[in-house]
Amino acid sequence: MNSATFSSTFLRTGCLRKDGVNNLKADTRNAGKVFVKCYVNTKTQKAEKEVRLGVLGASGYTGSEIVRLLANHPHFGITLMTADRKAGQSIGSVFPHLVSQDLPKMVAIKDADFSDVDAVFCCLPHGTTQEIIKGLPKSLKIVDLSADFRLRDISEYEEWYGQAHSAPELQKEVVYGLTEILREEIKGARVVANPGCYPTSVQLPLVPLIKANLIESKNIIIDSKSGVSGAGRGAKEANLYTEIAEGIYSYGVTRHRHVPEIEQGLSDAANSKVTVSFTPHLMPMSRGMQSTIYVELAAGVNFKDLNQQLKLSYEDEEFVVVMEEGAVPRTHNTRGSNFCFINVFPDRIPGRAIIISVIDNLVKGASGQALQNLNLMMGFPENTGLLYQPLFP
Ligand SMILES: NC(=O)C1=CN([C@@H]2O[C@H](COP(=O)(O)OP(=O)(O)OC[C@H]3O[C@@H](n4cnc5c(N)ncnc54)[C@H](OP(=O)(O)O)[C@@H]3O)[C@@H](O)[C@H]2O)C=CC1
Ligand SMILES: CC(=O)N[C@@H](CCC(=O)OP(=O)(O)O)C(=O)O
Repeated sequence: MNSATFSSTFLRTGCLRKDGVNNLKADTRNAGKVFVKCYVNTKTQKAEKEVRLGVLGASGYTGSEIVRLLANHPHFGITLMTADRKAGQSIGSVFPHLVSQDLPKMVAIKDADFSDVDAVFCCLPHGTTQEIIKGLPKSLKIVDLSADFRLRDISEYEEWYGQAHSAPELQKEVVYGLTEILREEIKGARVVANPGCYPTSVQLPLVPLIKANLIESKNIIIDSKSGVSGAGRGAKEANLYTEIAEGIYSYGVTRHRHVPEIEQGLSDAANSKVTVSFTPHLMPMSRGMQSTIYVELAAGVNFKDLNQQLKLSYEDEEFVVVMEEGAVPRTHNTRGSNFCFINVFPDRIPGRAIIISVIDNLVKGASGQALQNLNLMMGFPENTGLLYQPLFP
């Protein structure tokens, strides 16, 4: 067997320091932890690895992004993949860029055998997901990328998603997966609801500022922009090249279903009800997301206090980069990576500030954060398999 032996303690290679310089220093959060040795077959990511994974919805954008990221994961191997219309096909026939991976064929969920699976990434449309997850064996750890379990209040789910929730009991045991904010809770969770892409880009900058009482929790205005992959791979008229190219458009104006998710996270941070104005826009790019957030400073606070607080909150975080004064975050900074870049600017209007936050919607906004969470749930360093540098140009 073409195998190599690794000790995961030594797998941390080339993380991005806050000043943008590569470094090889050990992950201090995991210092002293002893990891078992594992065997990695360089030709396949199947059974030789310690944790056997199912990817439900592998024929979609977030599912295939998980498969791409897992190619470099030393502990996780895929033993099950599902598809709906594309059931019966190989990953390489659906996604030729993944053809070099030796993986099982995708099967329909009704034919899926979970006996060879320890954990599942659920990359299915919301609505469908709750029906499927509630029937899965209780022994499985689950990271759900859909919106089905993100809202704690079932009536809010019904209001915004237009259907009754069919697994309210399971919802009670779910932990919301905003990794940097809820790390300790995620470590002990069996089921994690991975955040939406817009809510990730908004909560990462705002939660520490609200917790530190540096901004008014009223009067928050969020203008967000997304690449088209955010809408999934399914064919839709609105996402045709002719509809998207050479223009931008706002959608979900006044009523996008990420509003309650954003407000839930910000209200938790404030310990009181926070409401926001939020408008998303679709941009003619395949991936990437920017949120430009307009806030009112609390009395006596300067925009530099915001920058300092964010630097303090994220100084030990690998994937959140608070930029130096004046540097403007761009979606190009994060493409293909798990990073979130943030910066704060003084508004021309006294007492106000502008915050810019960028992520790759498919990585930190979906599959990368999902992998970060499963790493924690399985007891591995959370950056395992995620040390991809952003792709530029
Ligand atoms: N795209 C993004 O940036 C983000 C997406 N999400 C969420 O992640 C989830 C997946 O999104 P994404 O990958 O973009 O979506 P896609 O539309 O690209 O993929 C959906 C996947 O689910 C399968 N599927 C569809 N309907 C059914 C069904 N009834 N039963 C079983 N399988 C089904 C599809 O199979 P097939 O193709 O074979 O029909 C496909 O594999 C969604 O809930 C989405 O909201 C969250 C954050 C960001
Ligand atoms: C561009 C685009 O259409 N984006 C999606 C959000 C993607 C995401 O995070 O969605 P979930 O909450 O469904 O998981 C939307 O606005 O519905």
